[in-house]
Amino acid sequence: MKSSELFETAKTLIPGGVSSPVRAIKPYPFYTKRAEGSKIYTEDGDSLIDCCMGYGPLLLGHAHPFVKSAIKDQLDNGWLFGTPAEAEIKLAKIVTGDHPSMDMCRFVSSGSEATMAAIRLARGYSGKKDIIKVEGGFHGAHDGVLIQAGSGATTMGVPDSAGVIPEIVSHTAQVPYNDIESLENLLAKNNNVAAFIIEPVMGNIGPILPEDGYLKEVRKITEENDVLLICDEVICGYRLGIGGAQVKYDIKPDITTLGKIVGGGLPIGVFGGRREIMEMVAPAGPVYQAGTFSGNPLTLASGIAMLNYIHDNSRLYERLDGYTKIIHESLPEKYRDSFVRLGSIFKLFFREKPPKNYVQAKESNTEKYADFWKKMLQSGVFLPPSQFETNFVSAAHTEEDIEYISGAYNKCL
Ligand SMILES: Cc1ncc(COP(=O)(O)O)c(C=O)c1O
Ligand SMILES: NCC(=O)CCC(=O)O
Repeated sequence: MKSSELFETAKTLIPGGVSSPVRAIKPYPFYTKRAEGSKIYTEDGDSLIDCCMGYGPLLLGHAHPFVKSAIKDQLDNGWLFGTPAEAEIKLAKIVTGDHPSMDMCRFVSSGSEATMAAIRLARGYSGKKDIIKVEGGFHGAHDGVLIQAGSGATTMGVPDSAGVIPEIVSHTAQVPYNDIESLENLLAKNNNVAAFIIEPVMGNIGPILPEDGYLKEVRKITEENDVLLICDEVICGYRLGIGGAQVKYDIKPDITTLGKIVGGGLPIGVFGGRREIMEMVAPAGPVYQAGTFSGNPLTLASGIAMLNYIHDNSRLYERLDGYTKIIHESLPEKYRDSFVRLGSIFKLFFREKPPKNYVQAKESNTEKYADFWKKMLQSGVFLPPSQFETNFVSAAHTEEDIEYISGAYNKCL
């Protein structure tokens, strides 16, 4: 069946016809039949070079043979035990080994679950009630962080969701990204702050990079004010390199959240940190956290394969950085200044300069982006449909793909 027909039926069964709002492309989304390497093959018979990559997890591309083989091997041994399995120790060893700030970690099934648990843990550990987040930061779709939230919430115009009780978000304060003074001022007025949660490199209002020294200042100020620092590295983790943003920018958060790449493409979330904090988590301590599918064997197998592959082929990060450099340098000159890239992440903003924060990101011309996005799709390149989502390249992209993507940017701009 064609995508348009599938969507007509989907709308009668699933709200908005989609399982996540970011997929709601107008007039209808294309339906994917199969995906392999850098390509998506649609129900309409099209083949597309994918720069969305499952919104980030697919660092090695779709259906990577090494990860696939690990998943297949696990399938033969069962895919849900409801008991501990050795694989979770193996994955925990890799993840904690790669992040000097993490002595221990716990596996959950999504990034949302990870940040929800991390915030509860920060409150349980500190005995304080409030949290601070960054305007436009997206930490998943749970109540305490759905305030000026990025990603689909901003794209759809619902950054403050209906159904979230005001009393809950009254405990969530906000500061602009790249603005130390606002953070200092807020902390000077409030000594009931349990944690500051931040995407070290903003990824859900398009990529926005930290200004020089910003993250180190954030670490210093939070420490001085006895506020836990939660680095939400759901996108950055293993995307910016092994150890994510915290290793790249040399900061040591108290708690880290991970997801996406760590599961090799299967559902995962991770939260971890210093031993004394993590030992507050049930059953070791009084902060309750649980999940039927947490640490499920299929995800563990896929995650271990993914991370082992990355360790054995860590030069892939240089190759991917080279890819986004090629795309950047091949742009028509007038667009080069508003193109942001860091390693394998990139985005062209439809404004004069790269934004520094949420207010500036929202000044981008989203109508122009939508028009450009459509032309790119017609040219055979699938970018995330929103100005406010990050584009990704993967290790499965070939030099020919990158040449093609660069050509398409030039043609469509
Ligand atoms: C920084 C960040 N945190 C948390 C999440 C939530 O992760 P998930 O979609 O796996 O629940 C996302 C992405 O969706 C994210 O980008
Ligand atoms: N950057 C936002 C996401 O990755 C979330 C995807 C989704 O909500 O489907």
